[in-house]
Amino acid sequence: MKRVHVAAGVIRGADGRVLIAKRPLDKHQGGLWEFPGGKVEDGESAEAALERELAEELGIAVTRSRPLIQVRHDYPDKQVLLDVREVLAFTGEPHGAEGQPLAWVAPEALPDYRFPAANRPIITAARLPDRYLITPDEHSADELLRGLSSALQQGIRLIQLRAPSLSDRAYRTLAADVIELCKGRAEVLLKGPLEWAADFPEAGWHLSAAQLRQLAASGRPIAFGRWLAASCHDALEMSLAASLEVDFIVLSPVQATVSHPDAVPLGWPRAAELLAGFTQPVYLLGGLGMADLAQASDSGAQGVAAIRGLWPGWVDPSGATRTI
Ligand SMILES: Nc1nc2c([nH]c(=O)n2[C@H]2C[C@H](O)[C@@H](COP(=O)(O)OP(=O)(O)OP(=O)(O)O)O2)c(=O)[nH]1
Ligand SMILES: [Mg+2]
Repeated sequence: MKRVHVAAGVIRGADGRVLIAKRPLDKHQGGLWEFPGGKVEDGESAEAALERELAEELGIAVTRSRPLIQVRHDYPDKQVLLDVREVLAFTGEPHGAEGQPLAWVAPEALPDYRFPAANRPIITAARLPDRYLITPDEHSADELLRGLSSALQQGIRLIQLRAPSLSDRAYRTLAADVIELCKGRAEVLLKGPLEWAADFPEAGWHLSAAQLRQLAASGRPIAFGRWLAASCHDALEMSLAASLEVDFIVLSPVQATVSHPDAVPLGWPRAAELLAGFTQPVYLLGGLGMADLAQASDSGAQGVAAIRGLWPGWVDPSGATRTI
């Protein structure tokens, strides 16, 4: 069976809501909601196909889009490669040009709609931002909370609280303060034994590669019900993350980094190669910052994860002050 190449768009309105459409009953996966799009024609790029399909199906002209995620999925009757782009700007007023119902949906409400099975990672990608801030470990609790406040003001919406130098007790106290600060403004993922998760019902969890290996030994997906992420460094760890069905991963190190001077960098080409075979969203980490967002996206990643590179007030070694 030949894999059908499909271009689909996560179309964001000015208020952040996402446009979805209902597939006609008589089509493949009929009656389910979809991200608008359609088949890529021979010799056509995914970008051009998306522009053509969205003009046909919705009557809009896409003016700015970026690659978001690629998903290969095997249905019993059809194999698809969904080439999904995030549509950041368009002209025209979307309407169901083929009579299909449309809905503008807040990203966090997307899981309430019935989509084809291939869409799970796309929905996760649509809900996640392009930046994942990992907290620096060298600050006092007060400094850390002040820095996080600035980060929130600058639009950071996803945060991993990493503080390996703290005692368990100090980490847990700090975690409660960080969760309080970020309430309604950003998602917080904690690190540490998964048993702690019960004490922090509002937090997601970020598994270390060592935890990933331990949990994968049980051989079944973890049903967590909140964000579950994992750190990966190679193809094996990525396959463990896939088998546990974590929501997203962080792949590192892409470049040499101050925090892990001994680690051998993957480099961009190898990172892109690892991403190509992986279905869930991936943040790239290791010596990266805001300036690397476009390359991360072009390499197939959700975006960039960083400690220094996303911390407010950090100055790029090249001399350029970072702006969000
Ligand atoms: N557009 C779109 N297709 C999806 C999604 N999820 C998913 O599994 N698919 C599958 C269903 C179909 O098998 C295929 C898309 O084909 P399509 O029927 O939209 O193609 P098309 O617009 O070119 O329409 P046509 O050739 O049937 O006229 O991809 C999604 O979110 N959006
Ligand atoms: Mg279509």
